[in-house]
Amino acid sequence: MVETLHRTNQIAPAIIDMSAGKNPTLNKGIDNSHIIEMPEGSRRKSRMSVDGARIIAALSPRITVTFHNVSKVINVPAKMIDPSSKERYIQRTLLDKVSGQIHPGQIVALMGPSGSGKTTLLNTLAGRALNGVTGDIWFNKQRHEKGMKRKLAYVLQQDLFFESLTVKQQLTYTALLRLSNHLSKTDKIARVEQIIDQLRIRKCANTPIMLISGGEKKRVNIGTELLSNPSVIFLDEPTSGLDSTSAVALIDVLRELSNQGKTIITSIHQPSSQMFQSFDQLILLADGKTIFMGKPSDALPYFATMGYQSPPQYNPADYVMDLVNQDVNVRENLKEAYLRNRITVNENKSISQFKDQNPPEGRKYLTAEPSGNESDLTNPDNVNLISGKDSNRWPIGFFSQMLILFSRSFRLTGKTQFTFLNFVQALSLAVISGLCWLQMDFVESTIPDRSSFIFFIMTFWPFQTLMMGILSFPFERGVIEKERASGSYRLSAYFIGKSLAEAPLKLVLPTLFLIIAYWMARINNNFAIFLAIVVFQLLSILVAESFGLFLGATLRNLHHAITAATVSLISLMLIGGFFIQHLPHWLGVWAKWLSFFKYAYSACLRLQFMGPQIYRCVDGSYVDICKNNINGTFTGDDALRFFDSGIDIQYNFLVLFGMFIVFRIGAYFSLRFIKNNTGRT
Ligand SMILES: Nc1ncnc2c1ncn2[C@@H]1O[C@H](COP(=O)(O)OP(=O)(O)OP(=O)(O)O)[C@@H](O)[C@H]1O
Repeated sequence: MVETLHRTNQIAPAIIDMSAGKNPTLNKGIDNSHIIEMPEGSRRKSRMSVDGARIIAALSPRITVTFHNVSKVINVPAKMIDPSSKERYIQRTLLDKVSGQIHPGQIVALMGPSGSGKTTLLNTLAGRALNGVTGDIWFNKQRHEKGMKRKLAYVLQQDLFFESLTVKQQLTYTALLRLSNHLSKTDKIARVEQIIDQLRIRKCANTPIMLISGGEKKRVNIGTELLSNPSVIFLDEPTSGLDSTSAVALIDVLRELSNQGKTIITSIHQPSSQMFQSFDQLILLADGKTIFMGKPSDALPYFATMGYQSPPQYNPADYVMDLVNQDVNVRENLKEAYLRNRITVNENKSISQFKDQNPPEGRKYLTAEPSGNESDLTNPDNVNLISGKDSNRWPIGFFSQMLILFSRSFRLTGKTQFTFLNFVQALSLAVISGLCWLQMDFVESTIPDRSSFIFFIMTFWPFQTLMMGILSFPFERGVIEKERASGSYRLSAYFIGKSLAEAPLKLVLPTLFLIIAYWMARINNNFAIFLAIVVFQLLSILVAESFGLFLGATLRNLHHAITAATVSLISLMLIGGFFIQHLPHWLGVWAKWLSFFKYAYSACLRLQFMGPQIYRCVDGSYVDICKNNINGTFTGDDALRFFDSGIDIQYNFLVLFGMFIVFRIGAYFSLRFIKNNTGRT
């Protein structure tokens, strides 16, 4: 087994690498599957089949990242920079001809003042936000392609998760989604166990993420990205917000990973002296330009050649940051000095041959930049990075994605829907409503009250669900975008899975409410009519939710979405004719038919007066037939004439159903095509 792994020349998965020096024990497990046992030292035995271990290992060839003259220029709306500007756009250079080479086994630190371009460089190297980017980036000898996504992990600065999931649930869902179906489910779970051990998060494995510490959260964030055993790991300020002990522990984890042959590049703020020295290479940026690239221990001697001497006993990282944070002139000096001093790989070879020819003094402290020639590119593992199985854009098929995302949404929605407070709210409102309309007699005077009961139930729950629908995507978007950026699943699989999982759960409380309130109020004794009213109530809730999802997905600013919802809800109620019987003709002709409240309300009004129920006349105020016959009776049809509504129940159902579909599809397309308008790189 060990031989096989060596022959494939891939980085072994954590379980095997962790055993470096101690041979992993090969076991024949239950069910005839070959199992590797974790070596001593891990708190729990993780078991993965030999085939599984081989597949995981093959996911991670050693990769050298080479970038040459990478620049990024964007057009910023001129008014954002200068409100009095007459121009439409101003060009802004975020990266200016940055070059470098990072080898497997190295941890490279990216430092620089805030706004110097660290995140932009990380994004660019990781193949994200490539608009306005020029220059060359190679992974071994290949350029970035979509199929390469899973070889590159990106640990974002924010730890974005569904925080009500436990650590293990988070990792398991990710493993099921991101690991290909060539691995069995058992192996995927075994991989989760490995990562839990490797990142030392066993103690919080069953704790909801919202309750774990910042350092643990960061490790879960890294663990999530490590599940697919990537070759290159980009990290954006992984230590920010951590205390020094957690930060050191995190860097130790990164060192373990680099020892496994992974290529690591991380931006970092204010590392301790010890941490600073532990990096293999330092790239220092200022205003999008390189001002130093070399060993961290060479940074101070390099700046000293220009007369910038660090005081003794000073943390070199702090000194370097103080230097680049000084006034513009110092930064300009440093930028020019780097241009004078920098060398390419080729020049470096000739310099070493002619050491005496007096090159600029700082040169010897710098790491050579690649020149952009083919000869600069190294390919330690001569494998095609997007060949064979990996060339599939998605790790698992559409239906598997949908089922997993369905299960996750079901779990998450269940947790938010079925809270004690939500039950208290639904039940108490049901009882209060029931008491208000308690046991109405079937008499003429209750006709307005019966209609207002229908109005109440057809507005209260749709209002509430619409507002929840608006919040749905804004809260999930960050996590979804992160997961999609690493090529985990199709948006359509997420959308369908979420819709199928959430809809039934969101209907439970309204149904409970209606069962109580309806029978307390005694709307119509016919059970079939009750069921039909329930169907319309639930359909109107689904339409409202779809409308909310549509607004939330289209207007990416939450305040805008809530304002739009309030305006449209009130308008739809006004033009639905609930408050005004006689709308101006030009408005009434078409506008009232836009109101989805109108369809559900009209249909339920019709339903409630259907059936053989006989009503008693009182004073003839509402029903014509009672005008001169106060002791007589009338039917539901006579009552309906009071509302002047020519209603076709099936038609109303179809229109509502159509609205449900149209708003859902609209929400999907908005989610798919409306990009983040913050324009962040
Ligand atoms: N879409 C954009 N429009 C305008 N400016 C942008 C855009 N994206 C990035 N920038 C600017 O580019 C510069 C580099 O940003 P970047 O986030 O890469 O810096 P950074 O070094 O990572 O900063 P920090 O350490 O604060 O995270 C900043 O000045 C930022 O304001």
